[in-house]
Amino acid sequence: MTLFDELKTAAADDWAAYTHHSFVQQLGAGNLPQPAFRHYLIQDYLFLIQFARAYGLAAYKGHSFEDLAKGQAGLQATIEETELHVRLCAGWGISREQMAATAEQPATVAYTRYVLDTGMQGDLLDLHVALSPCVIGYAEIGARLKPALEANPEHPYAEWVAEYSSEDARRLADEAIAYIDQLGARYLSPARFPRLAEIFATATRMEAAFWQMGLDLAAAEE
Ligand SMILES: Cc1ncc(CO)c(N)n1
Repeated sequence: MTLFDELKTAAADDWAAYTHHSFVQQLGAGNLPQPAFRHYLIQDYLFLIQFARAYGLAAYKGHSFEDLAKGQAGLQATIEETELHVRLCAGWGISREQMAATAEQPATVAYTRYVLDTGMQGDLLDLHVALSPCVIGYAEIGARLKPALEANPEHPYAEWVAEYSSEDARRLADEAIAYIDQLGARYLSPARFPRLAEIFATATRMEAAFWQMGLDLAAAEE
């Protein structure tokens, strides 16, 4: 069992609430109201700025060129991920500048600053565990939603599902899983597991809150 699987098993209920959140179910079914998706996507753009910083922090905390390269690769992938956000928002007439000027929601601030603070306080293992529900969870969700895409060529969220079910997304997730194992071999002692499990469960709950924010912002406009 990988360390990631151990963490996921320890946080099974939180993981299910995140990956099977009502936002995700509606997204997959194609009946998620567009305002909910739009609010989510703009907040996610702001989220990714902070996540890119967290990968920069991971590079800073590195001890070898391999660690530095992992941080750099995460930062690079995060910057590239925003092309999806910019493209989809452009389709609705929302510019990059408008996205950047949008106020961060509490759920966005809470999740991103939690990850950054955890990384500042802890070591590379703490930081990569805090980052892991993001990259690995989205690849898991993408893989699960992919068949819905094949069943419906007109799927309204096809581009989003395609992004997170891509081979690139799977590869990044597999690399994150392997790297966490590697960091575990370097730093983990049995006494540390409860703290790591707490970080993982907290970040996972923040992911669920992030989906909920999309639904709540759309509901508040009705
Ligand atoms: C909130 C959130 N979690 C994970 C990902 C995947 O990178 C994302 N873009 N946004």
